[in-house]
Amino acid sequence: MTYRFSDLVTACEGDWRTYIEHEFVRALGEGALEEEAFRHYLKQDYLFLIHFARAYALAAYKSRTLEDLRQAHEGLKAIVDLEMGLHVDYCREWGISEEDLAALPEARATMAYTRYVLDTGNRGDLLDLHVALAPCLVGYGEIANWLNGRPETVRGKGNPYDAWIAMYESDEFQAAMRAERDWLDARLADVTPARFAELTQVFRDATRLEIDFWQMGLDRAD
Ligand SMILES: Cc1ncc(CO)c(N)n1
Repeated sequence: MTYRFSDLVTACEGDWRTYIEHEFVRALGEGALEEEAFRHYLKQDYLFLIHFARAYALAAYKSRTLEDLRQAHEGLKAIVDLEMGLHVDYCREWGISEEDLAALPEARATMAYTRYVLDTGNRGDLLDLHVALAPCLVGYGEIANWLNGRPETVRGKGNPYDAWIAMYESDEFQAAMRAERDWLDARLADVTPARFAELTQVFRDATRLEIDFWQMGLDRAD
């Protein structure tokens, strides 16, 4: 038996679909999401991205080979150069200044998810860490594609969140997503069933924390 990334998704199908097709995502795609919910999400995502960049740096630190180091670097670049740059501009358009961002209190859902990933990476090995990171990079790429395949999704000027979808459907982000999936496919191919069960638990927990992150936005929870 050899495993692939898609086996993790199949093993967690219910949680994965709840994450990808969350009410927050649907409303965003339809342009119907409440602006305050989006603003809350956007601010917390800034804090999230800072910790996720640290997690990719941890992946770099834990790498034994140049190939693994390159993959960690790809993830770090996708966050720091691509997402973060756009994020700060995007926040400004939504009336959130860099001073606001610097002074933000961290919501519990943000703390829970980011610290879970960092702890999983510290406790485990490089594969544990990449599996904990996968719902983020792979999930958001899939969300953009799912939204684009949905007739209810509104694109262009009719949707105030169009730029958000554009970010995650972009060639750069989609390429980073595919590289992460390929890396995981290669590493999962020779794990034992017992190890796969451990990794499934990590993937499921990270996916559940992504669900909570959307819900935190909808509820404006702190
Ligand atoms: C919560 C969350 N998950 C995934 C991504 C994609 O990097 C993001 N920006 N925020």
